[in-house]
Amino acid sequence: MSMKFEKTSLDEVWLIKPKIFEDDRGHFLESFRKEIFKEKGVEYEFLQDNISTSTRGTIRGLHYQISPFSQAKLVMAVYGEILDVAVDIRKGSATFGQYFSSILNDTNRHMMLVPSGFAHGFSVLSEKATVAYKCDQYYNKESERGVRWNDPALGIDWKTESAILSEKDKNQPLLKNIQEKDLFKLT
Ligand SMILES: Cc1cn([C@H]2C[C@H](O)[C@@H](COP(=O)(O)OP(=O)(O)O[C@H]3O[C@@H](C)C(=O)[C@@H](O)[C@H]3O)O2)c(=O)[nH]c1=O
Repeated sequence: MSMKFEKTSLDEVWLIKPKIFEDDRGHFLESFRKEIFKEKGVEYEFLQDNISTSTRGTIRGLHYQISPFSQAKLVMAVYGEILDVAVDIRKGSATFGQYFSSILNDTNRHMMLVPSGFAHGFSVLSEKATVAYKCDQYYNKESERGVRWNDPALGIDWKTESAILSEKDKNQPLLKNIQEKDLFKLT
């Protein structure tokens, strides 16, 4: 098995730990293998790959797209270190409003699978970090939504002293002010 799938405190959010092969040159790993994800019942057809680079103290998020452009994301830090965060925003879920966070870096090579129904964000803990993620739906500007990174109802510990944010992210709504039509429903 070239990667280990670990359940998290949030149903459907997975922490994936690839097998790392080290030698004198450095290391090698398989970062995605469709058949292994399928064995775990995690079947996505990824349509878009994204890369962003950010400086220490940057927080990107919390972001999601609403239906029919909702996205599952497979996230990894190809360079540097981030705290990756997923928040359950599925109305009717036992863990609605709860978050799971984990450190992803270029040494542990851990990945987070953030399914549709969750808002996603990360903070940058190293001088610079390059994050790459696969998405199973295309970017659609009109479907973009967000939740405020420092919403007290979420109480996320971003493990950073500063918060470098986009203008958009400074003004995201609190979870309690988001209309039901702009969230997900657990059926
Ligand atoms: C996300 C995205 C942005 N863009 C453009 C829009 C904008 O001009 C520029 C920067 O976009 P943003 O400020 O939204 O980038 P960013 O804040 O990095 O947004 C990303 O944050 C992380 C946490 C996620 O989970 C992603 O899904 C995505 O929302 O790139 C695309 O063309 N395609 C895309 O898929």
